[in-house]
Amino acid sequence: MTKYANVEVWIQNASVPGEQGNRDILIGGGKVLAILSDTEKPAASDVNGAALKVYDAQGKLATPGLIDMHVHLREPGFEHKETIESGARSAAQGGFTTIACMPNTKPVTDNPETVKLVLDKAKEANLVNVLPYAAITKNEQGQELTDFEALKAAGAIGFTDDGVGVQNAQMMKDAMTRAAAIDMPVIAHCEDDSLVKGLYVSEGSFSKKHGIKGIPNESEAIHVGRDVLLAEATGAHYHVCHVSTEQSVRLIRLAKSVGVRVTAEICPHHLVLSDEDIPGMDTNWKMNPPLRTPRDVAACIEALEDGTIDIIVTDHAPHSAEEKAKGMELAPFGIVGFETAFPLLYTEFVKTGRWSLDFLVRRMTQDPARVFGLQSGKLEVGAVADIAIIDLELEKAVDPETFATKGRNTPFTGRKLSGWPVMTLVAGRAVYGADLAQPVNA
Ligand SMILES: NC(=O)N[C@@H](CC(=O)O)C(=O)O
Ligand SMILES: [Zn+2]
Ligand SMILES: [Zn+2]
Repeated sequence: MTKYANVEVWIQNASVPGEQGNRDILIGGGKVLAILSDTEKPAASDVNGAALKVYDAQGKLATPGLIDMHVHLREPGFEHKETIESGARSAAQGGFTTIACMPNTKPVTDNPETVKLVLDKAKEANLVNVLPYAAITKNEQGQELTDFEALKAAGAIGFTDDGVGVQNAQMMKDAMTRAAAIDMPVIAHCEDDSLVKGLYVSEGSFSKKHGIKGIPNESEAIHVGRDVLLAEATGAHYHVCHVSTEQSVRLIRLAKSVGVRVTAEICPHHLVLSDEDIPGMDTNWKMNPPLRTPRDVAACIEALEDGTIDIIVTDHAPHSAEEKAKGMELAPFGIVGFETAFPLLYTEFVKTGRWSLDFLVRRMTQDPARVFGLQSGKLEVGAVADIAIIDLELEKAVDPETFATKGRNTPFTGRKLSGWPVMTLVAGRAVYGADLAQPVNA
């Protein structure tokens, strides 16, 4: 029997997506040292380590740590909504090990100092990997490009004005040209301001029923159409934020078919909910983009399945209870997402038999890593031990009071879901569910 030395964590009897039987996972020095099948299972005396901890997963799922490339951590400036520490804790509780945070903070992350501040706070929190985006334009005002080179040097991983669309086509073209020159992606919140002024739900049965004007689908798709043409012209890697309409899907599919460097993301809520589910004037159902029609939802699901949409992101967007209490018209857009994302999609798409578990996991790990050129997203020998352990059998109702995020703004309260993360490891260290791993008294 092989001897394993310097092991720090021994996860026993975990199932892994796409494989039969259980595996033991040995972790040391922050990396995966071995993944052993039932027939290769080591004896206790074969595994050594000064601080060895053991966790018997009893058949629970071990996946590569989930990756979320679109989140709002609110720091600096809006610490009452979330801090980098509370957001990172919430991410860990949701099974995420790497998250990419949006620059719509105060100040906006449009300068190297703020990029550095985000990285420093993330290091201090010492929970999950935090990758900062920087703004495309100064203060996200769409008027003047930021210093892309300096922002990249400071550690930004891409450029986006998320929260608002870049309204001017020449500005977007200049941004893509400059981003392409330094091999950085442009990530776009697609929204034409002239079509959405003051509106807060989509054009559909809800808006009709309540006699209000709704946000039309083309407000999103017009930007997608414009931007795929600009990506073709500039050669930039263009990534579409939170796709929500049939029309956007059609344009992305066409652009991909002719070789444009475009990738796209979708949020769990746009896969699971439509405007017909909105119970009434409840601001926990107000988010941007708004919930669209069932026809859009169906088109988006198909697009994720056929690869037109590459990845799943949460767009975790915490707001305070006071802000969300301002009523449908005045409350800010956004819902929290870290802690419900996996259970929601597992329950709605895997348990129902529509997707394989492997497919869901890929769209939340390997695919985001591929799209953004990250090293993580794989569970294999030699890889960094970013791992989520998920209890697929555990069923419970969503209770915002159990959330680690400061946000309570979710439309999923009370919904019965299965597939809850129970332990999350970042570079082999448990950042959630640490108490489950027991020290071995040699
Ligand atoms: N998605 C939202 O509804 N809100 C986001 C902004 C955004 O992602 O566009 C926020 O910052 O609150
Ligand atoms: Zn956005
Ligand atoms: Zn966002």
